[in-house]
Amino acid sequence: MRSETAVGSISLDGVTVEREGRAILRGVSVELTAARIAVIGANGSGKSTFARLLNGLVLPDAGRVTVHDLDSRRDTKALRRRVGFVFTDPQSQILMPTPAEDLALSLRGSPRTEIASRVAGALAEHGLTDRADVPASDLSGGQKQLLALASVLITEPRLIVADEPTTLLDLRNSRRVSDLLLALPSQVVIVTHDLALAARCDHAVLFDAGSLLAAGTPDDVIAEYRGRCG
Ligand SMILES: Nc1ncnc2c1ncn2[C@@H]1O[C@H](COP(=O)(O)OP(=O)(O)OP(=O)(O)O)[C@@H](O)[C@H]1O
Repeated sequence: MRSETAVGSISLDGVTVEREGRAILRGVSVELTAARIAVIGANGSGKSTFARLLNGLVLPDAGRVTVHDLDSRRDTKALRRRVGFVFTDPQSQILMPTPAEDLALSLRGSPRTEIASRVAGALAEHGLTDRADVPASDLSGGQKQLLALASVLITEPRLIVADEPTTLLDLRNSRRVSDLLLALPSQVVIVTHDLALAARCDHAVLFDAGSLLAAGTPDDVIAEYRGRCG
C-alpha cells in the first residue's frame, strides 16, 4: 500500500523555450498538484524539455516555472537539490567506478555506518547486490538504468522527475521500476511512451509539437493521444 505523498504544486505560466531560433515549447501554462503525473506525446513533442524545466536544467526564455514554491530562475540551486532527476541515458548519471561507490557518493556527508546500510538496502531493492563492486562500465544497459534510478531515490527527494525510466529495461525490470516509482512517498513526474505506465498515474499531460494539448485523467488524455495518432 502506498504511503501518503507530500505533494507540492508544479506551475508553468506562459512558458516558452527557444532553441536555434524556434520555439520548442510554446506558451505552456499548467498547474499540477497530483502525486503521480505522466507526461506523454510523440517523439520531439517537448516532453524532455518540459521535464528539464522542473529542476532548472532548462530555464524558460519567456514565462515562469514554479516548483514547490521555488522559482526556477531565482532559486535554481535550491530547485536542483529539491528535485531528483533520472535521465534517459543512465551513463551521464553514473559518476563512480562501481555501483556501491556511486550510491555512496549520493549520500556523502552522512555517517559512514548509515551510508553502508542504505547502500546495501538500495542495491538489494534494485537487484544489484551481486553487481555492487564490479566496474560500472561492465553493467548492462538496464542495470545502469537501475543504478541511475537508485542513486536518485537513495537521496529521498521530495519530487522525482524520471525521463523515460523504463526504456532500456526488460519486462520484469520495467514492471519493477514502474511499481517502485508509483509507490514512492515522493511526488513523481514520469515522461514515458509506456501508456500502461501512464494509465497507472493519477494525472497525465499530453504534448504535441511544443504545445500542451491536454491535461487530465490518464484515461482521457491517453484517449486524446490515441485519437490523434489515428
Ligand atoms: N538543445 C537543443 N537544441 C536544439 N533543439 C533542441 C534542443 N533540445 C531539444 N531540441 C528539439 O526540441 C524538440 C523537443 O525535444 P524534446 O527532447 O523535448 O522532445 P521529446 O518529446 O522528449 O522527444 P522524445 O520522445 O523523442 O524523447 C525536438 O525537436 C528537439 O530536436
